[in-house]
Amino acid sequence: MSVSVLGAGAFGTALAISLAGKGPVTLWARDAGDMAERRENAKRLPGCPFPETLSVTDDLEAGTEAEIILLAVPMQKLRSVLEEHKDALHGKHLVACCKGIELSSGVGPVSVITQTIPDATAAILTGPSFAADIARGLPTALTLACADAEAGRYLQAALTTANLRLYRTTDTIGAELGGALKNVVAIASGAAIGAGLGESARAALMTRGYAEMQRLAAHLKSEPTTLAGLSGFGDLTLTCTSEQSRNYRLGQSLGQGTPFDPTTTVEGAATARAVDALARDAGIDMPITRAVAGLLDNQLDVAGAMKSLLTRPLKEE
Ligand SMILES: NC(=O)C1=CN([C@@H]2O[C@H](COP(=O)(O)OP(=O)(O)OC[C@H]3O[C@@H](n4cnc5c(N)ncnc54)[C@H](O)[C@@H]3O)[C@@H](O)[C@H]2O)C=CC1
Ligand SMILES: O=C(CO)COP(=O)(O)O
Repeated sequence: MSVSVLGAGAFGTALAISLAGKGPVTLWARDAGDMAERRENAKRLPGCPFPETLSVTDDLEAGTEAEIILLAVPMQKLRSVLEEHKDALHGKHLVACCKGIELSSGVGPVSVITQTIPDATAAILTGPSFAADIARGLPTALTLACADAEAGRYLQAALTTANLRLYRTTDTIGAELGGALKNVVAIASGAAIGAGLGESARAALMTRGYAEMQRLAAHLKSEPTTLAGLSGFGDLTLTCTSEQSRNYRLGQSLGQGTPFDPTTTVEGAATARAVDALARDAGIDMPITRAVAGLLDNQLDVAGAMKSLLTRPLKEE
């Protein structure tokens, strides 16, 4: 079994470092030169040296020779990357490592893979993990979701490392939704803390955010247990409570009214807009997602967003 990682951001680099502990791994990057020379991704993951078994390349042929290819590019770039490199990716095991819902289509990464490369085996690796933790070999547990149960077992064994323990499921929709939606709730949580609304408000947002996640997951017929696992509840907990999260930090800066670097990868921003549109179309009540989309589009400030949530008709839990 051979593995390569396509996309050398923080997460792709961290996964490549972790997997290189088991055997040779190729990391494909558009700008491999500096990393190959320094043996470190100084821009995205500084302080994490590459093991000898990790090779970095910008040669697409070398980067796509492997049987298993991890796709670690941002969600909104996934379709164009797959379209561009379609010929090299046919028939492979393609594992999405991104979190989000595509703005243009309203679907998640596994569907984007199956739509663009139908003869590939599509899977997703998702759950609570910061790239730096994985790269440093700290203990981490993630969900590997693949609709093909046999392929899922194969990928689970291939991608588990000494410190990275994978659980598997065939519920790709549930796994995609957990990873995508928790980022939206993390923006809301960061905004509440940033605006000084307190930790009780954050707990309320996390819990009611989770209720929204469950409603959409039920509508899309995913298994309720998936959302209760690492890819849903697990990642929601991590992302809503840590300043290591970029989604949480974007929320904080919205709450504080301070600037935020627009070049940062913050998956929850596009996902909030995509899911708000999806929920409106499907008639699903997702008020926190709507409030986050309103905040991001400057239609609401944090006080207005909170008011929109608190003044809704009282209901059963
Ligand atoms: N950083 C983290 O701790 C974690 C990130 N993720 C997910 O991983 C995904 C990627 O995030 P990060 O690696 O953190 O982002 P990042 O901002 O560190 O890196 C994104 C990378 O994608 C590359 N890229 C963008 N467009 C490309 C294209 N057309 N062709 C080739 N490469 C392209 C960029 O050059 C950059 O290296 C996101 O969906 C994120 O939610 C998941 C778990 C943890
Ligand atoms: O997905 C993550 C943790 O599981 C990383 O979170 P951010 O993308 O918000 O940094």
